[in-house]
Amino acid sequence: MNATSTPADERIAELRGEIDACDAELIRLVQRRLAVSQEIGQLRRDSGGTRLSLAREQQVIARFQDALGADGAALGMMLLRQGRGRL
Ligand SMILES: O=C(O)C(=O)C[C@]1(C(=O)O)C=C[C@@H](O)C=C1
Repeated sequence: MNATSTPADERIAELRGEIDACDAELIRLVQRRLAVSQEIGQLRRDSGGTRLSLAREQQVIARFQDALGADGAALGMMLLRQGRGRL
């Protein structure tokens, strides 16, 4: 601790490091999810299927909603939109 920083300042800096690590991991996972989603979409279209799987989308949104509530459902919808584009 230097002369001007308090124990709270030190702890906040430490916790921000944890948040930065969480964010980096989330970004990596979102990028991975996007790549996987796009590959599934390409495979489905190439084999004559539909662009979307609405039943599957409902499962994904329900999982986020159950774990994280309304904001989770919104997050799930953003992730879906990232992979398949806007409806
Ligand atoms: O699981 C699929 O079939 C996908 O195409 C992936 C995914 C997703 O990103 O989770 C994307 C679009 C579909 O409408 C449903 C789900």
